[in-house]
Amino acid sequence: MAILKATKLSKVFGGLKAVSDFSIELGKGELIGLIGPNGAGKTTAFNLLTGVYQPTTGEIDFDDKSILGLKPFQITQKGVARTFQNIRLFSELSVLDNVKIAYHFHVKYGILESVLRMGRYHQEEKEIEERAIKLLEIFKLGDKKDEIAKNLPYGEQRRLEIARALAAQPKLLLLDEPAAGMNPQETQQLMQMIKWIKDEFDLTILLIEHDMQLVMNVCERIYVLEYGSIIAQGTPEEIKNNPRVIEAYLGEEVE
Ligand SMILES: Nc1ncnc2c1ncn2[C@@H]1O[C@H](COP(=O)(O)OP(=O)(O)OP(=O)(O)O)[C@@H](O)[C@H]1O
Repeated sequence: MAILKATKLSKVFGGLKAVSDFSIELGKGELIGLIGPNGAGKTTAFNLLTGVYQPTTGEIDFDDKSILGLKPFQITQKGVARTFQNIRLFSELSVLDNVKIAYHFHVKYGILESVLRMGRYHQEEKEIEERAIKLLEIFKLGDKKDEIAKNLPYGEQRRLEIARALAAQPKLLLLDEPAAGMNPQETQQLMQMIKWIKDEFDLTILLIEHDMQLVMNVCERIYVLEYGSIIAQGTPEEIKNNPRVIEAYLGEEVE
């Protein structure tokens, strides 16, 4: 059963069609890759699915209900969380507070309140802190909880961004180049974590990634974008052997 279904989405910026005729269907529990050359429209597609941009045309259903026209925070509340290509943490706050804020957002009391701890929700506060620490431990950031987010090495900031996205308790997680800037060992660890959290938290995951080896190893299905349109979809094996994909994008990278 599909958790997310986007049908014939397009997005025009001025005269440029960044995304056109973009249709995608994500089954519950799938781990799916979205690949394509630079400028193919991958991030724009994420921005459409998460309400950052409104599509020029098309439909988006999440859990069988239209989410068209909803604001990003409303889509997050419905169960779609994401990370960004350029990391967007609360850079001056501690690692722990970055995750706690996302929990507070989910349980709908104010960000300011959560940061300043003025709330009357002491019990919830304690529970949220425990849950946030557990999440940080999963992402091997438990011993960094009191550090200021901006002082973490790049790879750890990326992991923190995923931990924060998970704190919103999503059903669908969209990851925009989660391994960008990581070394091969960090990337390998991250991919194991992504697989693990998918099962542990009962998630569906769609990820944009340039590292082809990684996409092929980790994803069950792959969509390929070129010039804003899906030119192929299938299993890693099918994508590897798809002549149109090889011509458009992959060349010898998948050999
Ligand atoms: N806000 C915007 N205004 C105008 N043009 C935009 C905007 N956002 C994206 N574009 C254009 O839309 C096209 C698709 O961009 P997008 O960032 O979605 O590609 P991408 O596949 O994510 O690329 P990359 O792999 O380099 O991140 C590009 O030509 C880009 O310049």
